[in-house]
Amino acid sequence: MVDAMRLPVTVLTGFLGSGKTSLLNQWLRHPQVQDTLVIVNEFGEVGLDHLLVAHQQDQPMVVELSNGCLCCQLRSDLKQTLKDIHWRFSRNGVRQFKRVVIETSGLADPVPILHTLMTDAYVAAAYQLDGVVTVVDSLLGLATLEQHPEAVKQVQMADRILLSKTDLADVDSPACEGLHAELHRLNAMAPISQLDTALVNTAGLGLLFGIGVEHGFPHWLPMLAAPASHGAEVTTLSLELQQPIPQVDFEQWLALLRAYDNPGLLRFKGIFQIAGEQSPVAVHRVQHVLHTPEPLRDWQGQHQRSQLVMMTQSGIGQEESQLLQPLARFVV
Ligand SMILES: Nc1nc2c(ncn2[C@@H]2O[C@H](COP(=O)(O)OP(=O)(O)OP(=O)(O)O)[C@@H](O)[C@H]2O)c(=O)[nH]1
Repeated sequence: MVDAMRLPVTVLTGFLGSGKTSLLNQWLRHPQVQDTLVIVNEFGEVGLDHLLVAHQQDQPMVVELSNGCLCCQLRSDLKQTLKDIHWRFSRNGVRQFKRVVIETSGLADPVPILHTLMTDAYVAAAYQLDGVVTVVDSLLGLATLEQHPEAVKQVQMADRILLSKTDLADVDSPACEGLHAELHRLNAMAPISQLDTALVNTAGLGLLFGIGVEHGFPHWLPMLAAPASHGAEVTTLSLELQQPIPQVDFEQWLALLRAYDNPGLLRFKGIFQIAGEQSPVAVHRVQHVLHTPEPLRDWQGQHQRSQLVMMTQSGIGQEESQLLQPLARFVV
């Protein structure tokens, strides 16, 4: 039975660059879910996801929690946010949202987040956990599970597993079959769905919402007692460019980013201001894969400056500096 007094919360997780924000953006376009408030958490000092989510909606309800993981440094911030949003997002005393999605950072352990939702007296009285949805990259998922314990935990805690980037991977290949087997080994309880575009529609909304896990006995309940676990240290570097970049310099630098072969680079994301262009362009590299740059609709009221975030496992050394060097003249 749904408790109408408590707002449903979906925890959307998945490793760095797996496709959480892209998925959310597609679903938030549906009229049925426009009354969703999104809390986005980013590991780096500067968060870009609130801009990437917001650019899809006319009246975005997005709260950004950056510079740490919700599972450790920002736990009390999450509690406070869940308390504040009731009045922050009210108009004439009427709350403007009916459900909440928490998009975790790609490095988050979902356990402490669930702990906060289910054990803090105020939070548990006002919210009910709808379910944990974990996005797994079809192309990089298997290697990521081998190398990153955070990704394993995210899969183990899932009530639903959604496979992204099925357009980039051969879903019948042994690698994809291996990924399916590994996901099943780690979590036999969570149904696995391939996220082709057919599912990201109204019928597919049930993959993200209405899971109702708290009304049953979540298979991960015994794991709530486990301490938060992070794998290897990750260094983040954020950069803001003061000057717009001419198209030709942008293309040249993109070629450098495409060719860069340091496996220590886990994630790069940037929103670029191109000289002479009104709208920004988003650039994503996930491990060694550079995705096609995406033009965004607008700047959502933000100052129009390029912002970049880089996450590495090898620190920021000479190689990383060389990669960023061509952008240096646009910093001042
Ligand atoms: N071709 C293709 N690209 C995708 C798909 N899903 C996501 N991407 C691309 O993958 C890149 C990363 O996607 P995001 O949605 O930013 O991933 P994320 O999980 O939110 O990333 P973090 O917040 O850094 O953890 C972007 O360039 C997306 O356009 C997909 O199904 N197919």
